[in-house]
Amino acid sequence: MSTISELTSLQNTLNSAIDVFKAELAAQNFPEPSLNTSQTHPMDEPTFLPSPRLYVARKAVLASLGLIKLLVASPYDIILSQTWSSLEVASMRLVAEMEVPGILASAPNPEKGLTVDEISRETGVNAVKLEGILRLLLTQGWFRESQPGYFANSRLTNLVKKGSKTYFLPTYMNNLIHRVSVSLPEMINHDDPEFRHSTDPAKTAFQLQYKTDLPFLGVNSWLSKNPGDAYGFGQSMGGIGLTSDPGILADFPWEAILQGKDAIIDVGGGQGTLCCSLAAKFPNVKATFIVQDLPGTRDVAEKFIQSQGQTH
Ligand SMILES: C[S@@+](CC[C@H](N)C(=O)[O-])C[C@H]1O[C@@H](n2cnc3c(N)ncnc32)[C@H](O)[C@@H]1O
Repeated sequence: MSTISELTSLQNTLNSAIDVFKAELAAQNFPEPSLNTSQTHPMDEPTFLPSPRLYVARKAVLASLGLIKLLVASPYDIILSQTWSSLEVASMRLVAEMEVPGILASAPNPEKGLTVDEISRETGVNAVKLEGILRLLLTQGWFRESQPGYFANSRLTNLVKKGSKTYFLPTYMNNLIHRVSVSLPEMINHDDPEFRHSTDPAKTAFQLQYKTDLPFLGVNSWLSKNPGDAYGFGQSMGGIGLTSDPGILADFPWEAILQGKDAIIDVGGGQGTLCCSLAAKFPNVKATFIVQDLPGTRDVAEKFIQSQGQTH
C-alpha cells in the first residue's frame, strides 16, 4: 500500500476543491472573484445561497489552506502574527468609525482610490500614522493598493461601509468583543476561586472589563440600562442573522413545518431577520411569526420588521 505525505494529500484536496469551486462559478455564469477591484461579487449578496457543491468546495479550500499554512509557515511567523492580531481588530474599528471606506468610495475614481495625504485631509488624522494602519489592513485584504501610494476599497471593505448591513460588526461588536477579551484570562483564572468556578452571568469577563455588577443580557441588565448599547447590539445581531438566514431558509422543510401552525416563535430572534425572511418567502402562511427576545432589542427589531414591509 502506498501512502502520500500530509502535504501532498492537502495539496491534492486543495486543487480538486478549487476545480469544483471554479466549475460551480462557471455553472452560475459568475466571474471569478478578483483582488483587483472594489466591486462586490455576486456571491457577496447577503441573500446569496451557494449550491451544496460550492458550499462544500469553499469549506474544503479554506480548511486545506489553513492546514497547509500550519505545515509550511515558520512557527515564529505564526506566533508573531498571533501576538499582533488584536491591532488588526482595533485598526478595523478605527477605519470603520472614520468612514474611510465611504471616503474611498466617493473618490473621483473609486477603483484608483486616494493617496494617504488625501485620506488624511478628509479624516483629519496624521498621514504617517494613518499609513501604518492602512498598510496593516492592506496585508489582510481590507484595502487594495491600486498603484503605488493609492489606497482603494477591496471587495471586503464593502462590509465596513457605513450604512452596510454589517456596519455594526466592525464598530460596536468589534469594540465589545475586544474589551471583553482583555478580561477573559482574568475571568477564567480569577484570584477568587468562587468567581473562577461561578456560572453566574454577572461574574464574567464583561463585568470585570466594564466595572459593573450587571449581567450583559436580561431584564435588569447592562443592555436594559444602556439604550445606546442595546441599539448597537441589536444592529449587530441583524448583521449576524443575515449570513445564516439563506441557509436556514433552504435547509429546513418550512412548508411542512408551518402547515397548520398558529404561531412560529423564534426564541432569541434578534432583529427578526429570520421571521421576516420566512414571512416574505411564504406569504400565504396563516401562522403568526413571533420574535421573542430581550426588551432592550425591541426598538431595533420593530424598526427592522417595519422596514421589511411586515407589521408588528
Ligand atoms: C447570537 S444572537 C442571535 C440573534 C438571531 N437569532 C440572529 O440569528 O440574528 C442571540 C440573541 O439571543 C438573545 N437572548 C439572550 N438571552 C435571552 C433570553 N434570556 N431570552 C430571550 N432572548 C435572549 C439576545 O438578545 C440575542 O438577540
